Amino acid sequence: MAKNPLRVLVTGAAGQIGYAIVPMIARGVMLGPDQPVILHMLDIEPAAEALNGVKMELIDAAFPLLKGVVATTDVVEACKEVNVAVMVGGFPRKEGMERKDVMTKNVSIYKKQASALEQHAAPDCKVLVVANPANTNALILKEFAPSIPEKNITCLTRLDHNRALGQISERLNVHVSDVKNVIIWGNHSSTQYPDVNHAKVTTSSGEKPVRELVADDQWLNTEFITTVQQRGAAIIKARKLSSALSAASSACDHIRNWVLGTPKGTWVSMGVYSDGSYGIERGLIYSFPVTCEKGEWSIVQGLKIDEFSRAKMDATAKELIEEKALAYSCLG
Ligand SMILES: NC(=O)C1=CN([C@@H]2O[C@H](COP(=O)(O)OP(=O)(O)OC[C@H]3O[C@@H](n4cnc5c(N)ncnc54)[C@H](O)[C@@H]3O)[C@@H](O)[C@H]2O)C=CC1
Ligand SMILES: O=C([O-])CC(=O)C(=O)O
Repeated sequence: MAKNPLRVLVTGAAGQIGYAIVPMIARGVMLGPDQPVILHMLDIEPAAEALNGVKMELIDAAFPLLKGVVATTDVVEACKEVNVAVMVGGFPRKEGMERKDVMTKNVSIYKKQASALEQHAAPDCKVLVVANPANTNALILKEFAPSIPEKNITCLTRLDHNRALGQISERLNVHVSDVKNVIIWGNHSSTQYPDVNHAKVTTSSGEKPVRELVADDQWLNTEFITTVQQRGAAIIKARKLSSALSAASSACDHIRNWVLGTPKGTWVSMGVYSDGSYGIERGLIYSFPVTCEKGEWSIVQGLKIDEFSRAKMDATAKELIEEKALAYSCLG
């Protein structure tokens, strides 16, 4: 029997990531090839005409799974009964800026949109915050939408996770789908810690640790980490615009794994509400390794953390604590 359509909200839908992600959602990349969708697209008044242009293109593309399109500048109409909310709306950073430099503009958006989601979205709506500073925007959204379960509010660090897989695959000259279980700890910022200590590569003679195959701890502990941490900035420098194709694709990966599950033996990185696991202060939105089953994520427990990792995990937690204070000072 055909499934009922799910309503997917994309805020900032007239922007770059919006333009890349809506066709992916309409093609089933986010929720599966048998899941019909109704797209809700929100943007602000100055972008209303462009948003309508995106709606026209969605109609013209005649996607079989797309059962309806709502294109609006009204946040209440946009949030109505949505099952999934991908929060992209906001301002991207430019060359030379850190992601927290867009804090003032963006956190106030997330405070406002929190109540619209709380009041109008489906009760079990899954929320993914993409706009920067992603962890702190998600935290503000969570704190100003207290009735949305904390398990339902996440932020995107899957792009960093995928970047780390990509770097290992390039280095070892293996296919990216044969690399798994890297971890992004912490903030989606230049303090994030991409950790390969538990990562594996599938080879013709079984799974092998990434550290053993790379056999260059110096590279793994320095250049690999900074390349992943700085990849967003490198894309901005090259494109003069921030990552959009890869951000859209990773956002689809995040929601697909959350809703449909992670493959057995594989984890992914998600920015989630910390329950104190690995000694990370409760109540931060922090990126952890997670597995997903039946629409719920769980933090992977029991991984051995060495001194090098501990220091890096704590440094990125410290930045999140500072960002939280800064966000509240911006909100006044
Ligand atoms: N977490 C991650 O991995 C990544 C996050 N980002 C972030 O995603 C965000 C969007 O990036 P782009 O699409 O490149 O930017 P963009 O500027 O092309 O699009 C953003 C859209 O948001 C709209 N917008 C602004 N205020 C809004 C509001 N109150 N409600 C609804 N829409 C609103 C703008 O009109 C614009 O159309 C930025 O904050 C960027 O830094 C970008 C790449 C990766
Ligand atoms: O770097 C930026 O500002 C955009 C972003 O978050 C990323 O590409 O990771």
